[in-house]
Amino acid sequence: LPPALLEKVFQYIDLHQDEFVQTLKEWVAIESDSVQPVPRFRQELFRMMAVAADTLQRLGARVTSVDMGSQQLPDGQSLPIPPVILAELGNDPTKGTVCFYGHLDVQPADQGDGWLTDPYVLTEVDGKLYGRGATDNKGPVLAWINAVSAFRALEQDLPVNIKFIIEGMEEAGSVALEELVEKEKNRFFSGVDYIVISDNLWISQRKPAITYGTRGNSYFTVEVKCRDQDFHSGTFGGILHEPMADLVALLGSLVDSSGHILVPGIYDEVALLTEEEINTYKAIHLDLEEYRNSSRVEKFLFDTKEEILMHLWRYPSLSIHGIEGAFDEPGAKTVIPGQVIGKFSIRLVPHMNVSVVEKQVTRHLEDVFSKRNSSNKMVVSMTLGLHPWIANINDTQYLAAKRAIRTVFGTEPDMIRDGSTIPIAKMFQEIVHKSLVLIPLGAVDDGEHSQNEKINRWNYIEGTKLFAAFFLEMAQLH
Ligand SMILES: NCCCC(=O)N[C@@H](Cc1c[nH]cn1)C(=O)O
Ligand SMILES: [Zn+2]
Ligand SMILES: [Zn+2]
Repeated sequence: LPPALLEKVFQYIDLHQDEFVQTLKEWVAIESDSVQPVPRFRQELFRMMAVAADTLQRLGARVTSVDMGSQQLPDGQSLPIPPVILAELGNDPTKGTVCFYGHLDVQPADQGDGWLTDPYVLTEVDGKLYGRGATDNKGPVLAWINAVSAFRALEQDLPVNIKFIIEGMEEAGSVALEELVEKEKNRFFSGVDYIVISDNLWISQRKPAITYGTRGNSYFTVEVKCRDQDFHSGTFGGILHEPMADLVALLGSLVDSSGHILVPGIYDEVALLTEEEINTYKAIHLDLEEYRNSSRVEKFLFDTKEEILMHLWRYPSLSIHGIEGAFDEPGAKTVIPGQVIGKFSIRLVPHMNVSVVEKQVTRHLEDVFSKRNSSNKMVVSMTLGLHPWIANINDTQYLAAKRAIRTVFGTEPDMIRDGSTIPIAKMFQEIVHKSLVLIPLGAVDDGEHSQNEKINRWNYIEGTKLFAAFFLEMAQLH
């Protein structure tokens, strides 16, 4: 490494940190909510993408804003999809090319829901920068841009060619992104050597991490219908096969009280556990008591760190999310819902297969339902099938990320997986066939999707340095 150059870059980042925070403040102020399908937020999303495109252009990047067409909503309306930004900085054939994926849309946020500050006004309290999107994902996207801008401002050649793919619909399921990745496979992505995503968190407040796997997700609805109108339970209670009773039995048949999934065959393809793998969980520092207390949970299903990590990362889990059509208001309404839809999902792990899981779940629910001799109609649908992703941690960029973390934080990273799903990870692996690494910047308590989301100033600024050091390491190792 050229330590003198890195030293200069780090100094630049320290000196300009207030400007970096100010830009984050300007980006957080844009209410780029992709989840609520209303014209006002769509306009904000378009504004967000235009601001980002302009920032990248001013850095000297060649920027294309790809028109993504429109989104059909269930009520028949349609809304425009914000453009995806494809940007390129440098195309020196002697250098490696690293592509960064990020998103600039955010989850909904309303101050009335328990935010202590206005979610769209980045507010610093004790080194914590509170605001919607601060950690998910505007802060990390800006950290990458800040790192590039430091090299630019110091008139230093970028150590690697850089590409960006930045979208505005991630929180709504990355609408139409897969088609774009497929279309650009032999164009934009053809010169890419490595892909980096920074859209998850460490499992600690202070210790950095590298993520090498995520779970997938199969999302199901199970509809039970008697008729398309509710009943009075005094007039019909006692003579009906009640849809809600059927549905509760169906949902109750899915998982036992120890978290074991009861769908026959579901564990058949789960990767076998080796001693070597157990050791990777042992190496991770996780204070279970602190984790439990900060989660405000009385007791988890498992008592050891290793079991907890394995059940979050390398075993499937089944969660029941809700029931459409159920009476869920305060008060004592004496209703029998005529039609209900249960929603649940299974987090998938290597080597489970989405279509096999779909068949197993459907067969199981049909079995349970037929034993009830109900006259109602049941329809099972898998509405989302997202594959799990796992990487080879011996790839060059894992080594580069580890070395960069040592330089900036003076420690070894936790090598972690993520229990949630980053759909684009598997898409990149399957479609683009390039090595992908997840380098999270945010701390475990950042509260993505939650009230009072934040990124620590320290994580944001040291994260910017981490990306700068990563560019140099990649240049050396490529
Ligand atoms: N830490 C990154 C989390 C990203 C995230 O929340 N992803 C969603 C994606 C998804 C899965 N099923 C439906 N959407 C998640 O719930 O894992
Ligand atoms: Zn995100
Ligand atoms: Zn998110």
